[in-house]
Amino acid sequence: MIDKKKLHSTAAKVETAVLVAVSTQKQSAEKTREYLDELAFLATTLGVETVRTFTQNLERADIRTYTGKGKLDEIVTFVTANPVDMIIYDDDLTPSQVRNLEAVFKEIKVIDRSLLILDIFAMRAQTAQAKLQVELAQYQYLYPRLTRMWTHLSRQSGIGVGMRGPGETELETDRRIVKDRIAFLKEKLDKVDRQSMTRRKERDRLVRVALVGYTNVGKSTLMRGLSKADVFAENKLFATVDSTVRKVNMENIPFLLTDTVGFIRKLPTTLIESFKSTLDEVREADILLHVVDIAHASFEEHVDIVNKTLVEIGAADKPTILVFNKIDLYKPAFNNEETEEEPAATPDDILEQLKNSYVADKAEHVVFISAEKKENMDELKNVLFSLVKEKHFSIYPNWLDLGYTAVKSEE
Ligand SMILES: Nc1nc2c(ncn2[C@@H]2O[C@H](COP(=O)(O)OP(=O)(O)OP(=O)(O)O)[C@@H](O)[C@H]2O)c(=O)[nH]1
Ligand SMILES: [Mg+2]
Repeated sequence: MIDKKKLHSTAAKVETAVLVAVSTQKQSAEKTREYLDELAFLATTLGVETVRTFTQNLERADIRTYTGKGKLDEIVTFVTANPVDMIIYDDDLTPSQVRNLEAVFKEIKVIDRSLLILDIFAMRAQTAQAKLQVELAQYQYLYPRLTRMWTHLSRQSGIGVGMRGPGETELETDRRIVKDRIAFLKEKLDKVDRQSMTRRKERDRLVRVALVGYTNVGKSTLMRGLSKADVFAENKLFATVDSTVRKVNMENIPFLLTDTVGFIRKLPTTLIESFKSTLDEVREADILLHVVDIAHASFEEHVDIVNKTLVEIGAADKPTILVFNKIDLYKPAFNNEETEEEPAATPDDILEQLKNSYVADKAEHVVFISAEKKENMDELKNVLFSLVKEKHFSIYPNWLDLGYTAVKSEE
């Protein structure tokens, strides 16, 4: 049982959390640790400090309380002695798990992965369209979970994680009103979507290149490097939630470059659905720049997740340049350095192997760069430009006849 007297006001102080995950037959303990690091990073993005993590090995997550009873007691003991603002679970909880855990944790917020991501999107959304999309996703998430969780959140004062988004008055309402709100938002979004579709159609038919990739890999940094656009880049997850489109000229051939929202493991499906129109920029692109953070321990898994998400949104099978970024931070693992043995491979060998590995299967070209340190940008530009040019001339076979770049060599 939690002693409520020990819970004090959280206003104007950093919120704190404990994180909880289970390792299962499908998810190794090592993976779980990595996922918890990512979850802590997501929490940091919202200004929430992680004070402790709990993990448990189970065949599968417990259907009633996610962890088993013993681990749950352990968490309760901890949060009784060290009050925190919230417990964050690294998976999505079912409505009944939420109910059960709330009964145990009382005033401490019970947050799952989707709710955390939705909150970050709510914080980041800038345009009217992105705001509508996030709100719709929040209501769709909320609908099957209209439980005490929400009424008890709405009783707490101030803004905090799990509080942004649907306002307090809506939280007091019933399912019917939420349903009406969903219908209303869908209609409004439809209208905005139609406008942006018209806008896209009215744009010149230029070649379109979209930056895609896992969150925080350096898409916005690369966008800046390629287009001089002033886009926001930050070492936080989901720095970009809206799409930014810029017209870029390379050797007098113009094309459109789009920076868009990053992908993540278990991106809430309601978010993918609501962001369909933002992701149209990706779906309608002619060429993809798939950016990968090569210095991240799980970069191979990130590539898989991005490829799967591309299939899901109907944007797979486009000419793709796989851009391994942050090469300045990359330190390939070598054989034991203390032995006299020759290293099995040099860094160049390792990159060459990577080029030929399954990770690069879907890509036509592979380049290694540092967007931040501007390393090897020329190679990327050359590869990109050759693809852009090819596509451009397939749209405008007579481009040179129009007198744009025609430089005739002397006879
Ligand atoms: N060392 C190093 N850091 C980089 C490089 N490219 C980007 N970064 C850093 O990585 C962080 C994330 O960069 P962003 O450009 O915001 O990444 P993003 O893919 O747009 O991220 P989201 O919008 O959150 O999906 C920032 O702190 C950048 O400064 C690089 O080549 N080397
Ligand atoms: Mg970005």
